[in-house]
Amino acid sequence: MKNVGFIGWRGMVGSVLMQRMTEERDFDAIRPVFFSTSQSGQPAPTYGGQSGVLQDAYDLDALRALDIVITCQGGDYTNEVYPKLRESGWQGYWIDAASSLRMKDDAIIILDPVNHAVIKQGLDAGIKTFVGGNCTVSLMLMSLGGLFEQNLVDWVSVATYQAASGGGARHMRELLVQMGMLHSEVAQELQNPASAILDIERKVTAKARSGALPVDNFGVPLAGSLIPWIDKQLENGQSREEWKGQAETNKILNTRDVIPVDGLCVRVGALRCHSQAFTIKLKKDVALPEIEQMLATHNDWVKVVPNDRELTMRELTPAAVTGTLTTPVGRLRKLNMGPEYLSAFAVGDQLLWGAAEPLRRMLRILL
Ligand SMILES: NC(=O)C1=CN([C@@H]2O[C@H](COP(=O)(O)OP(=O)(O)OC[C@H]3O[C@@H](n4cnc5c(N)ncnc54)[C@H](OP(=O)(O)O)[C@@H]3O)[C@@H](O)[C@H]2O)C=CC1
Ligand SMILES: N[C@@H](CC(=O)OP(=O)(O)O)C(=O)O
Repeated sequence: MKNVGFIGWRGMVGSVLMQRMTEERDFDAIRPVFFSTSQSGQPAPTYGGQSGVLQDAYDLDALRALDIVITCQGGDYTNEVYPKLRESGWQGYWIDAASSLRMKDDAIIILDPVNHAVIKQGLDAGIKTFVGGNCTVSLMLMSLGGLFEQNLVDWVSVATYQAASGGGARHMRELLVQMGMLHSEVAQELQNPASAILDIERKVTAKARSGALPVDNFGVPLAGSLIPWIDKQLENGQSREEWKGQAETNKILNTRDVIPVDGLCVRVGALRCHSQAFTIKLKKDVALPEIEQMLATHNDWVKVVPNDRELTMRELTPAAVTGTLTTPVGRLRKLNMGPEYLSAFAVGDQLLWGAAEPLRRMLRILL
């Protein structure tokens, strides 16, 4: 059995990974070793029936004893430890949720339902570093994979509606506290059906602008609002999240000619599901039923939601999809711009396919 080290297992992404590995009985197939950057020496978790204490995540000797490292600890940890570990001659497999190593030539971005062949080729070529993709990119490819597989995509324009969880656990808490404070401000008036809605709205808006809401993580109120910027600002006017769209999509698919992907990434008050609205320019006019068929048969998790009001409202929302591995795509129709222009709307849990699931599946590939 392989010795597999887990770093970041108690964080938000790590907890989802632990939950999925337990459900799939992945621990039965490995010898897990748990690490921490802050709690070494304390009792380790009992996943896989292990006992013992947490190892120090900065202890290179302990890491060098592993066949495989899986880290959900974040980019700072990767930047500090990975180069030293490799320089020390360690030849094990490194599986990472952070973005730091994604675009390195000797790393592969993992999303095996979409790029199993690329992963396989990489393994055969001796690649030892495998990195989970950006959540919006992975979720787009899980939903639209059928079109890319058939080489039908000329370009994609996207507008995202990204959940608070993408920022991390503290962002989710901040959003919920903001929501609660706004509600408390008008709770009395809401009890009274006769109170004027515009008075209620004015009080809520005044509260949001008062500076009283906690904004340490988002910088501005998100509850009752949105933020049309995610991640750093780049010289060309894109946000870094927007830049990842094209860069990572093409790396995942290992395209010969770059498929342009660009758009606007927006933070909204959803908890852990990212949604995306796409305008897709197809390389040729393909009938809608054929498109639906290609999408639906691409992988076991995508689900085509017919372009019907009731079904869309029931099945194509963050509230419906959260906590599931399904990556539904709907609102499929040809746009007024012409028969080669397709609209689509996709929703996916950004902690599952957007973060943890590709990592545990990569581990399975290595076992
Ligand atoms: N959030 C997301 O949507 C995505 C995140 N990622 C990547 O994963 C990394 C980790 O993200 P995320 O899981 O959200 O980060 P968290 O902040 O939830 O966890 C990161 C680490 O913080 C430490 N920690 C300190 N206090 C606590 C506490 N009270 N509860 C749990 N952990 C605590 C733990 O490390 P220790 O035990 O060593 O103290 C933990 O592993 C990100 O930096 C990013 O690189 C990738 C894709 C999506
Ligand atoms: N940036 C994403 C989360 C994510 O997956 O980021 P990264 O590409 O650093 O893994 C968000 O905020 O919604």
